[in-house]
Amino acid sequence: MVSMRKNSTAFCVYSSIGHKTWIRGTSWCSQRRGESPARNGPAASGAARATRVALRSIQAAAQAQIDYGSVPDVLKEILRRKEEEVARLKAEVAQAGAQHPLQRRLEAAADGKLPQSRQFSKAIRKPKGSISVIAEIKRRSPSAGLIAEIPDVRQLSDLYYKGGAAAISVLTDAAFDGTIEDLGTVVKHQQKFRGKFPGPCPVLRKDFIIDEIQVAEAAEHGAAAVLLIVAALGETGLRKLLDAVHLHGLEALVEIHDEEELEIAKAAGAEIIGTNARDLRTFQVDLERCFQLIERYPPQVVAVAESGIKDAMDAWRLRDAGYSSILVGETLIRAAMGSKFASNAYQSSFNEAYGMLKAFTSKGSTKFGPLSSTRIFGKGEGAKESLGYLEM
Ligand SMILES: O=P(O)(O)OC[C@@H](O)[C@@H](O)c1c[nH]c2ccccc12
Repeated sequence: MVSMRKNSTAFCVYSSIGHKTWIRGTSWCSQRRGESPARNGPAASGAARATRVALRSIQAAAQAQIDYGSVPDVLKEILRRKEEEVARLKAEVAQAGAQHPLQRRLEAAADGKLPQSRQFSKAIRKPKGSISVIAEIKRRSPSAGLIAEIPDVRQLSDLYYKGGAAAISVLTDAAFDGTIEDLGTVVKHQQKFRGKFPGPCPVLRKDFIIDEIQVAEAAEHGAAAVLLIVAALGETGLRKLLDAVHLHGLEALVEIHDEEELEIAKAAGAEIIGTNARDLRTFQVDLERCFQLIERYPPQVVAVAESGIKDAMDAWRLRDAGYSSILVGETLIRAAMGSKFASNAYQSSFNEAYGMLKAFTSKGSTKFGPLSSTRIFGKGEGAKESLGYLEM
């Protein structure tokens, strides 16, 4: 909770955990005041709380219609916490030595013993004129707060598979209420589609990767790919981690947000590049960025558009602009989990997300505008009949 009070010269924003932020015109500063009561779970560290506070400040700024240009850098807060997490994981592995599965994996990777998988890029690459969906499992969004609890990630991953998602992205970071166990659960559950067509969805670890140990952890839990964020890594960091990703037999979705970052990704030899429409420093979304940056993509790269995709019209416009794939989180989660009128926990609400996935990948034309929007797909009784699913 954030409460706001106004005095004669400035707004004062109080977060429920003792942070105070003064907003004067468009400039503001944040101040931490002691520690808040501990919470259980992975999000309980002081740094995780600091991230939440920075994020709440952004939400407060949105309510107060404040210039986002001056908000604190959320990405930096998250990366500070990541460094702590990585240090903890490394200490744990060092202590256990050769017994630890990650230690064994690190050694096998160093010896060049791990086979290279192309599952992820194979699944999401599409010829011109069609588009694939990487459907995301995300409980919380920094800009929107809680999206949905998602008590059972297996059920949601079934829906994504049945709706025709090419791959699944699992947020494993604490600020998004995700865990590495969520990823392992989804990977295992998807194995039930082995031998079917299509086979199990390859799974992307969506996190803030800054060290090889996190890549090893992703591989250990069965991920096919990891996200590497250029804004977090810079050129040297990106090159180093791309090498690590390949040594561990995985692929990388390299995320960029502007031309400079795209140049870095290209020069480092990234094979899958995602333009994130959301600025990770401020969490503002501008889908137009995706349309501008695709012009500068090299032709052989798998092009992914990430964030802020709301309906089939967005998907089709991105497809027509040349994207191979779209990464969609919030829109699908709300459609899947959001219905108050669901007769049971999943039934009717799941139809809407299922219909959306079908609509995103259908050959709809942008010319027919809102008439062809997702809203007429996947809603109500008729949806099931008109969008019957053929199992082969
Ligand atoms: O929920 P959305 O707006 O559809 O966005 C999904 C995905 O692009 C977003 O979760 C994301 C893209 N890059 C990230 C990096 C870290 C955390 C999250 C992300």
